[in-house]
Amino acid sequence: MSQAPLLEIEDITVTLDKATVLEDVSIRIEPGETVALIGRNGAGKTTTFRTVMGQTSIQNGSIRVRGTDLTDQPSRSRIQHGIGFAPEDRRLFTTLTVEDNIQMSTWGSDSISDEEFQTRREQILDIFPEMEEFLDRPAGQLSGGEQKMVTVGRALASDPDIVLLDEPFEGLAPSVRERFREGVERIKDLGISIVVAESNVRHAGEIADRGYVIERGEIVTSIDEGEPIVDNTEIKRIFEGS
Ligand SMILES: Nc1ncnc2c1ncn2[C@@H]1O[C@H](COP(=O)(O)OP(=O)(O)OP(=O)(O)O)[C@@H](O)[C@H]1O
Repeated sequence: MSQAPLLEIEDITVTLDKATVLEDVSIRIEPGETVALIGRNGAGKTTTFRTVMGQTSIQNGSIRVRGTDLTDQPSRSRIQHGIGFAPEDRRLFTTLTVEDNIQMSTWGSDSISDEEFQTRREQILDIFPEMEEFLDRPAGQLSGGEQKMVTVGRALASDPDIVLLDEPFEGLAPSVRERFREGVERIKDLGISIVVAESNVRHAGEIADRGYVIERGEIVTSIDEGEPIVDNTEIKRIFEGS
C-alpha cells in the first residue's frame, strides 16, 4: 500500500462573506518537496494557506497530514502535526522582541521541550545568521525584510515537516531576496517540505520543483517536476494574456 502524502488538501471549498473564494482545491505534497502555488493577486493563495492552518471555516473538503484528518482541528493541533506558516501579513507581536515572537510559537506545545527549542533556535540562526543582530529588538522596529525573516524563523520554531511561505520574496530588495533564496535552500536541505505562494512566476520557477496554478479560487493546472514553470501555457495565459 502506498503511504499517505505528507500534506493532502482535498476538494476544499471556502466561502467568505457569501463569495466562494476557493472551490474544490486539491493539493498533495510529499516529503522533501518544494511546491509553488502560483496565481495572481486575489486568486486564493492566502486563503488556501489560512484554510490549511484552520484560520477559515471550510464548507467542504478535508486537510490531512500523513493521513490524519485535521479538518476539524484547531490551528495549534495543525502546528503540532508539523505544519509551519509564514503569513504574508507577518502577524508579529510588534512590541515583543524577536526572540519572544519566535519562542511564543512553541508555547502550549507539549511536543517541544526547552532543550529542543534551543536546537531549533540554533537551526534558525544557522539559516538566517543576521537574525542574531536583532533577536533582542522589538519586532515592530525591524525593516520589512527583517520582519519577513522572523516570520520564517517562527514557522521553523515548532519543528515542522512542512512550511507554508506566503509571498516570501515580495517587496524585498534584490540583495535581501537573494539572502532569502539561500535561506529557502537551507530549509530544503533540512528535508523540510515547502509550499510557496507566489504571484511572481520567475521566483516560483527559481525555487520550486513543481507547481499548482490557481485562478479565481480554482486549481487550473499543475506543473510536474521537470516541466518548466515560467513557460507553462496556463501561466502564460494568466500572466501574459497569451
Ligand atoms: N474575509 C474575506 N471576505 C470576503 N472575501 C475575501 C476575504 N478574504 C479574502 N477574500 C477574497 O478572496 C479572494 C482570494 O483572496 P486571497 O487573499 O486568498 O488571494 P491571494 O491569491 O493570496 O492574493 P494576495 O496575494 O493578493 O493576497 C480575493 O478575491 C479576496 O478579495
